[in-house]
Amino acid sequence: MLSVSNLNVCYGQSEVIHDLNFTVPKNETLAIMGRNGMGKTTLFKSLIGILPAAGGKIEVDGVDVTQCESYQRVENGIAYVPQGRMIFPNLTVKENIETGMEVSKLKKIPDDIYALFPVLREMRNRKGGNLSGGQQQQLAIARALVTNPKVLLLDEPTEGIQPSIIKDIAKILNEIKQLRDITIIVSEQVLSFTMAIADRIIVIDKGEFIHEDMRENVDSDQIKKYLSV
Ligand SMILES: Nc1ncnc2c1ncn2[C@@H]1O[C@H](COP(=O)(O)OP(=O)(O)OP(=O)(O)O)[C@@H](O)[C@H]1O
Repeated sequence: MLSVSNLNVCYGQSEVIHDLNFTVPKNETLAIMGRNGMGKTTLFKSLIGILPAAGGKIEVDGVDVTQCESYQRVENGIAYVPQGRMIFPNLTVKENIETGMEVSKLKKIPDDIYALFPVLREMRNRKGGNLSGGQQQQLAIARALVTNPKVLLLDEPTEGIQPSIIKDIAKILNEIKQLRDITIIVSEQVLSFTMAIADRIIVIDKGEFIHEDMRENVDSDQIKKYLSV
C-alpha cells in the first residue's frame, strides 16, 4: 500500500506538485492521467526519490520513506519503470534483469519472470539496445519486478509503443496484479490502455488532482476532454 499526504514538489522556487493526497491499497491499479507537462513525471520521480519532497509524507505499508534515498525506497518496496524505459543498452537482457536482483538477493532470474515475459527468455543473451520498444518496456518491467516490489510505478509505459504491443503490456500488467500482492500505479495519456488495467483513474492538471473515478463509473468523453489541449 502507498500513502501520500500533502506532497509538494518544487524545481527551485517553482512548485510543480501542490499538496497531493492519495492512498493506493494492495491489489489496486491506479492510473494517473494528464496532458504533457501536468506533473506526472515529477510526481513519480518524487515517489522514487529522484526529486526531494518540499513538504508532505510518502509511506509504504506504514513506513515513512520521505527522507530516504532511492535505493532505500527500493529496499522498502517501491519499484520504478521510468519514462523512456532507461534500460542499459550495452548489457544483455539477462544482465539488465540482474541489475534489479541485488536488492531482493535472488541468485537466479526466477522462472515466473520468464513465464510472464517469454520473449525475454528467447532474447536473454541479446544486448538490451537491440530490442524493440515494446520488448525494452517488458525488460524494464521485469527489472523492476525482480526487486519484489510492494508498489510498482510505471511512468507512461505506452509511450512510443505500437498499439498491438500496448495490448500485450496491458495483459502483462493484469497478470502481474493477479499473481502478486501488489499496488500498481501508472501515469498515462492513453485512455483505452488505462481502461484495460486500472481500477481507479485520477486526472492531474497543473500539479493538482482535478477528477477521480472508479473504472466502472468513468465517463470516457469527460476524461478525453481533460486530456485534450
Ligand atoms: N528539470 C526541471 N526544471 C524545471 N521545471 C521542470 C523540470 N522538469 C519539468 N519541469 C516542469 O514541471 C512541470 C511538470 O512536468 P512533468 O515532466 O512532471 O510533466 P508530465 O505530466 O510528466 O509531462 P510529460 O507527459 O511531458 O512527461 C512542467 O511545467 C515542466 O515544464
